Amino acid sequence: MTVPFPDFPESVPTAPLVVIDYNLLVQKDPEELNRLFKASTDLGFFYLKVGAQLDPIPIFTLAESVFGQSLDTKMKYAMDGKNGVYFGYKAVGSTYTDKKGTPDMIEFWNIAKDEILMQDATDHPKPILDAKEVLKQFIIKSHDIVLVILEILSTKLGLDPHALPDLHRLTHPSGDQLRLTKSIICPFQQQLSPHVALGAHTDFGSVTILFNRLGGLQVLKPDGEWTYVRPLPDHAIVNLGDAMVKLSNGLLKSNIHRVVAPPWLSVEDEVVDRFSVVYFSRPENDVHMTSLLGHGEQEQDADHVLTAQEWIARRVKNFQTANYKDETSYEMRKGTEGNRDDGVYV
Ligand SMILES: O=C(O)CCC(=O)C(=O)O
Ligand SMILES: [Fe+2]
Repeated sequence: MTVPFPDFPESVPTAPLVVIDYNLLVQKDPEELNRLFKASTDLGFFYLKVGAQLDPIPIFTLAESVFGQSLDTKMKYAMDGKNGVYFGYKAVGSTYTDKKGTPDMIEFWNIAKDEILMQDATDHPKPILDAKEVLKQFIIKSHDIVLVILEILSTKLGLDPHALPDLHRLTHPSGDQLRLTKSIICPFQQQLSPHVALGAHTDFGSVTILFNRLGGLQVLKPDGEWTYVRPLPDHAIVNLGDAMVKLSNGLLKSNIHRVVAPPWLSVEDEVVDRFSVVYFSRPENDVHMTSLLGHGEQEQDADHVLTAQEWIARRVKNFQTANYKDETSYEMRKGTEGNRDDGVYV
């Protein structure tokens, strides 16, 4: 697929994310390691220059055929989000984007790392089964990158270098998933205020590696302003999730973000299909979501510390349109961003 990277209008401010070079991280370049730690404790979002080492193009191509199946076929694989299950197909509108319970405008397909790597992955539609080897290679490489980042973060936090990697072993059961997303962006929707495809959220897990081509991802700056993240060729957009906040007792940051219409879209444009390819790493299922640095919740109330698996299920349930009751539902779906002022939420 040859989707170009569109030009963003000069007038649109974009997030000044730090660019980290993956090769320099592998070489343990001291300056690059410092820059990674600063980005992780600052906004929790950065670009990672990966070049051909992690090529999302075959996965974008797969996403087209996966979402091109009939809705009936896709619904055969519908995830049971109401009960906290987060693998399989998520139809448009099944989660909500704001306090009022407005439905999302995005489809997902969450593919479990464990199924692709460790078992005969039979419970998938043909396009996914046919691409199993490509998926496997992409997942393994993404996970490698995550482990490199986690080792650096462990060291910088003053922990054993293996402390975080040991909670994210490739072959141990976890909620890790490769997510394909598709949203249909219509020009007129841009004029709504604003068209929100995926509502404001923090990621649940550890390190997220994201590729999108068209833009539309926004991060919430500390001053409460939303700012677009411009996709760059050869670069992934990487962000940290709530598990990193919990495990580091708040030193590492998991920022609020959302997906809206890309800023370059004008009313004359045709409707566009927006795809993204996202690898979510999460702590192994039985890891407790509490600080490795001491002074965490565990010391205060060990019985109430959730495992990573419980944390994901709780958050997934609270995001479902089917579980939405009123504004208090929106409060309950929050992750570690709860310490922010209420005013900044959409
Ligand atoms: O599609 C994107 O650009 C971001 C998707 C995202 O934030 C998510 O799936 O958690
Ligand atoms: Fe996200």
